[in-house]
Amino acid sequence: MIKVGIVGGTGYTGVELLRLLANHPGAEVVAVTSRKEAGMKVAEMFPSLRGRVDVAFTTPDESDLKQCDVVFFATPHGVAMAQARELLQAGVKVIDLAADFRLKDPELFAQWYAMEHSCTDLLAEAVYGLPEVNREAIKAARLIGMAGCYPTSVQLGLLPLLEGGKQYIDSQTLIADCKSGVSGAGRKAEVGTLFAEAGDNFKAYGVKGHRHSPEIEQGLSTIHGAPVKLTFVPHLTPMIRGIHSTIYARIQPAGRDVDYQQLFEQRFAAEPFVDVLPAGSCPETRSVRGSNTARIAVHRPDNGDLLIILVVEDNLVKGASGQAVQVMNLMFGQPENAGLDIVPLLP
Ligand SMILES: NC(=O)C1=CN([C@@H]2O[C@H](COP(=O)(O)OP(=O)(O)OC[C@H]3O[C@@H](n4cnc5c(N)ncnc54)[C@H](OP(=O)(O)O)[C@@H]3O)[C@@H](O)[C@H]2O)C=CC1
Ligand SMILES: CC(=O)N[C@@H](CCC(=O)OP(=O)(O)O)C(=O)O
Repeated sequence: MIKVGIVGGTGYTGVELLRLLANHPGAEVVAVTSRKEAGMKVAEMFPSLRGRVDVAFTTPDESDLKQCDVVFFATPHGVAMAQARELLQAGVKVIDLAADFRLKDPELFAQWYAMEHSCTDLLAEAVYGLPEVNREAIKAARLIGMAGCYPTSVQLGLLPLLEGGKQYIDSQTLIADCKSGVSGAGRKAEVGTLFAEAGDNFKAYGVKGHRHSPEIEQGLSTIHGAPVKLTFVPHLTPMIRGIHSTIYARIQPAGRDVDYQQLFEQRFAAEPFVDVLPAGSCPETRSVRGSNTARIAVHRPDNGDLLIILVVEDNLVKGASGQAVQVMNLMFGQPENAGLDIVPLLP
């Protein structure tokens, strides 16, 4: 059994890890932390876990965490980088759901996250947690910076078009128009995610710049092997879970004769958590609710020069905790879908 610790067990991604791991045949949660709720039984706070999770929240004390084989940080940015080194030295693998180990350039991190990076020597070692891109490196890693929620959807949508230096599309004029449910903002109280503010409403945010832009560009540039430029505009929608990304790409001369439906189907045929829909489809966020699957459709209106890629995922599952469990499975030689064989919830 893999002994698991979760720092930040009262947040949305933390409780989603608890839900998924409760069904995992090869992992057992032995430590869950919360500074505010230390001492309270997990199932008292989350009755959906009664009979499934029998531990209490503890303070984020390293002595408990050092007993684990792996520790997930489901915490705000900046927490994991303060504790990662000690845990790694104790032989514990670390999976950070925040952004501490995503950006390779510490100056870029300081610019977008308004804090200095306190653990720059570990940045080179950290592996980016996106299995469809980095599966082999993840298997060998001891420190993972999980891909962000929007970045997962955008990188999956563009992967078949850019990887290996393909010149099918213009890599300098990409546009990702993305929408997220309010759970993407976390469980803490904020006016913008109050029911009366976010319900029956729809708005863009971060148009001047969002911290996911440098992450997506870094990821896509690595995939492509050359710098990629992308305009990213996130929106808040009155849903609880779900991300819908609409991605626009201009076809280049080298891409005029490509069968894009076939390209996407072939690229993802062996991927357990990416489903390419039949030609002409429009994926719905509710078709992935609660599951680790991303569904993708690729459109080329009037056989013209514009490609439109639609990607849906559950931000808390493929966009966060489910993908983190997928990564843990790879790191510990478990079946990749262990604990993740979930039929999405309808309605
Ligand atoms: N929500 C989403 O869709 C996604 C979130 N993420 C990332 O995952 C991380 C967690 O997000 P989310 O679950 O939404 O956040 P929440 O705000 O819902 O939860 C944060 C958790 O962290 C704990 N915490 C806060 N500060 C500290 C600290 N200094 N030290 C230790 N624990 C702390 C909180 O508990 P307590 O204060 O009691 O200790 C709480 O359990 C974030 O970095 C986020 O960017 C990534 C992908 C998607
Ligand atoms: C709706 C909403 O507010 N979404 C968050 C992104 C979700 C998140 O927590 O970001 P990471 O994936 O980088 O961890 C935001 O835009 O800041």
